[in-house]
Amino acid sequence: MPFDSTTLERPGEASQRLATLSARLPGLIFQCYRSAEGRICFPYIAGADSPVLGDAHQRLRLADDGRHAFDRVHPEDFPRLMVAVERSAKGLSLMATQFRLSRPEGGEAWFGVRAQPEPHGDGTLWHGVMVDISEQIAHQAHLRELSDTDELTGLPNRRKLMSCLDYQLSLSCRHGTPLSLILFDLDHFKRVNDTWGHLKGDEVLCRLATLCQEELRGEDTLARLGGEEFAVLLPLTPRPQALAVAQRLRERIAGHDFGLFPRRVTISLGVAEYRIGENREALIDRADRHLYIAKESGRNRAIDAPEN
Ligand SMILES: Nc1nc2c(ncn2[C@@H]2O[C@H](COP(=O)(O)OP(=O)(O)OP(=O)(O)O)[C@@H](O)[C@H]2O)c(=O)[nH]1
Repeated sequence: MPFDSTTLERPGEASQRLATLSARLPGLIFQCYRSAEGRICFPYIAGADSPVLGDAHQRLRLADDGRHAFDRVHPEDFPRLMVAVERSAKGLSLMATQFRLSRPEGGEAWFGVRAQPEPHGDGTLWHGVMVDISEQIAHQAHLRELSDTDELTGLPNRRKLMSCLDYQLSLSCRHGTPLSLILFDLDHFKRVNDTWGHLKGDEVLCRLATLCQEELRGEDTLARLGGEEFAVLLPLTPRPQALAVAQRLRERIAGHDFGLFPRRVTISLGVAEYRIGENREALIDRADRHLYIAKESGRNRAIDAPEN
């Protein structure tokens, strides 16, 4: 039967309809008041998300004193929420933010809130909506993970390495702590593909990734830059230690049987330590030059300076 839109206009029904709607809303609608002295209360809250709302008693309490509502906000998100509230009150601009909230029955969920402020008495009154956005947040995290990961090996890709590098460079600059980068490349990998086929080549790349990972610490980042090129970012590691790690990686690969008898798989490595103040490209360029020297001087070696 088609929906009869005239029922929307029947007098007397509007408030009943609104009550039904707000009670079944898959989220919350609310009014939040903050006085000039910072006292917060929720004069009106409605919606179907009862675990977040709490029981009738808790709602009444929020109508009087809204501070309890903030007790369950995740500590990492609390400052961001407070900044959004402050900014919205100051500029009378739409508040739009997201935060995690622990549920009374356990577990936590992400919520998105949008609320329009208006001056009210000596304070601010917001009219807002709040919905559970946990699914969207999980989906976004999954997409981010995909865009940061090399499909073949499952390692972080070039994009991810660059963002780790930027972060570690800023830490190194601020605290004066050492940071090293190793770039490495398989030797004569084209011959592996040409002799055993591309699939076997792929298998070698994956095995190599696992072997290298086993030699590194949890805080090191091993990434595939593309093709047969890899990188390792080593926080808190000066050049001599980074060179020792590079030698260990080299030995591990050269000593492993990849099933390509009589050919052995080897890698050449270039090592560079970050010099405070230089940019990312200068560090990569130095490691790359050392890798080039390692290739030119016979392969299956690690080089950390132009002269050796
Ligand atoms: N199997 C496989 N091969 C790849 C992949 N990416 C790049 N390659 C191959 O890696 C080889 C790289 O060849 P080159 O750049 O000539 O280097 P190389 O043969 O390793 O020689 P050197 O680096 O000079 O020691 C090419 O044959 C590429 O096709 C991949 O994802 N899988």
